[in-house]
Amino acid sequence: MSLNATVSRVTQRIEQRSAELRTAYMEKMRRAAEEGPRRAHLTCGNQAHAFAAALGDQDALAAGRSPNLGIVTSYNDMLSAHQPFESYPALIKDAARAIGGTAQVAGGVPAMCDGVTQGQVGMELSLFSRDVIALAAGVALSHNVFDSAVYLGVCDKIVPGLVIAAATFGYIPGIFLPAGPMPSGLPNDEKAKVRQKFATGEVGRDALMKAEMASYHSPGTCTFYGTANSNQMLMEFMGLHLPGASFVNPGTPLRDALTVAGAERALEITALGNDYRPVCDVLDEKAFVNGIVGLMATGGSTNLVLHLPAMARAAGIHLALEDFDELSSVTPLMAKVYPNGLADVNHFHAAGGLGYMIGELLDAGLLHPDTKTVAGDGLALYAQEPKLKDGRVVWEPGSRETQNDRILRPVTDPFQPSGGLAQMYGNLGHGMMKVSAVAPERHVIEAPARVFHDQDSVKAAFKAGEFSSDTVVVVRFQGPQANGMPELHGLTPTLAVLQDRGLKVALVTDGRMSGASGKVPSAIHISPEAAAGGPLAKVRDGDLIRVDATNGKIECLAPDFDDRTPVTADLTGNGHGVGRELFEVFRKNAGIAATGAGVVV
Ligand SMILES: O=C(O)C(=O)C[C@H](O)[C@H](O)COP(=O)(O)O
Ligand code: SF4
Repeated sequence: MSLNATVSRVTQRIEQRSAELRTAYMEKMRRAAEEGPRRAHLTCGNQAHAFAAALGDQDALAAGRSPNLGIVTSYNDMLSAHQPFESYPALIKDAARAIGGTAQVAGGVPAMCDGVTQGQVGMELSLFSRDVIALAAGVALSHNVFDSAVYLGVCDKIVPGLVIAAATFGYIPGIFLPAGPMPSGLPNDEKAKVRQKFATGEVGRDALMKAEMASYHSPGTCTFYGTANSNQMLMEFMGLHLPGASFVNPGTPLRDALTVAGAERALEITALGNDYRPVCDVLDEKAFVNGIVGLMATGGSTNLVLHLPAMARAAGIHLALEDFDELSSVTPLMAKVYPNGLADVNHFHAAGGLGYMIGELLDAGLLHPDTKTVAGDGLALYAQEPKLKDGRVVWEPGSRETQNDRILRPVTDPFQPSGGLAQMYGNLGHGMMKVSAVAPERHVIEAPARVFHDQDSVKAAFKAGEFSSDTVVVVRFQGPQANGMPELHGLTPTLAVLQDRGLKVALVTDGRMSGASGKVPSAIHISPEAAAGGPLAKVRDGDLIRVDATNGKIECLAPDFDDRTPVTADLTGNGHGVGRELFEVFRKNAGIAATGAGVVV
């Protein structure tokens, strides 16, 4: 099937829009690559410092003839998804030595667990942590002794931050190594029901704690299709993982074999070999378009609409929201994974997973087939799946039939004809909604506004029984400049209870939601934000608000709305506590949500 006309047109528009930035970026990468192997430019003293602790590898490193692999790791015990990385460096070093190379941990990057900080003050550092991760990875790679790198990261801001760094150091090859999802526990929808019962007082904290720990119960990525697992999808559609690496559970022989294979492949594709694959060649316009198609086809996280523009700019590419809109309009929703459905990513993987989807979308002409990936040339490689043979990974053709059509469907018979994310525009600015997780009859909500300046006030109003009729809950001053644009996912149980009571409810905010948020229609990322004088700051209690994801509109219907003066809020309280003091420079310099709310890119 020839390439879809819209996919082709959007790609050409991105290439034209990015021509100047991309040309300058690629020239920088070419010059850096021309300088040759990194270590050759360091003094003996520099090198001796770099190799001093590398007992057993010092001679090989000093000889400079074999490739040296930099490991950038986001290991910590806070994220269940990153805890498995504790054992990776030793595995990678042994794999490197076994093929005549070397590997060193270049440095670590911070990783915030949005589940630990959800609803807490710490969440106000979350989005900015993406850029901190890019900076920290830059510090690691600036030692300049590496011929390629492996990036150990999975979760929400970590993969985007690492991709920003990998693109900045795009003259060296890079492979992303995942940890894989934890085995399935208490189903996500059952956990959500217990939360709603806790919100109404039907169950106590002990029952809630039991449900939460039955859902999040061991090392590995949480099993809902949120931002972390959307990142994994992205790494396959964009060719930065090995094929089928995303959803193999941690602590299994295949998982370890994939880590070894990733290290070996990273050492094969350096400039010292004959298959040089620098990140700058992998992360081109076609790769980003393929990533956006994957986001829409899987009903992925709204957070990637923030992260992808920032990641792309680091690679010299300008993405615009219209690109997301138009690719969504031609991309069928093929997967139903929580919060879009009842299945989790383990079930999705068993039903055929990403390999099945990539094969289907390639055959339908909805993906660029001719991309350069870390595994080789052509995205068709990612329609394969990894198998374990004699302790090594071999790739075999993936399933070309869905194994469960309640989870995964063919392009010809999708769950929805278009993608999972809808953009909205109007006198309230620009926003978006994850329509794949919201019942179609709730894609258009018109109701009077109740205006709040923080999520706890919404919960207090709920507890006081103040919500007794259809309501659009406006939570403003939650944008990047106000308080770092936290996720307001903690409101989901409260608003879901109101919805289940039969009320028409919607959330409108300049903040974010989690990729795990669903069910309640939420118009998020409203830009420009209230703290920058954006139109949300003009909304008053009682104003009629229309949220229309079907026609892409977000409006306040108050007749005098345009003539109003935006209100301001005292945001000084956001400047201290739980490290917020350190992030004033981020709040002052953050870009707008529509371009990724970046600080470093
Ligand atoms: O996918 C994302 O964007 C997320 O941020 C997921 C968060 O980690 C949630 O907070 C975890 O889900 P809950 O246990 O419902 O809080
Ligand atoms: S998926 Fe979210 S909650 Fe789970 S480990 Fe990652 S950041 Fe934490």
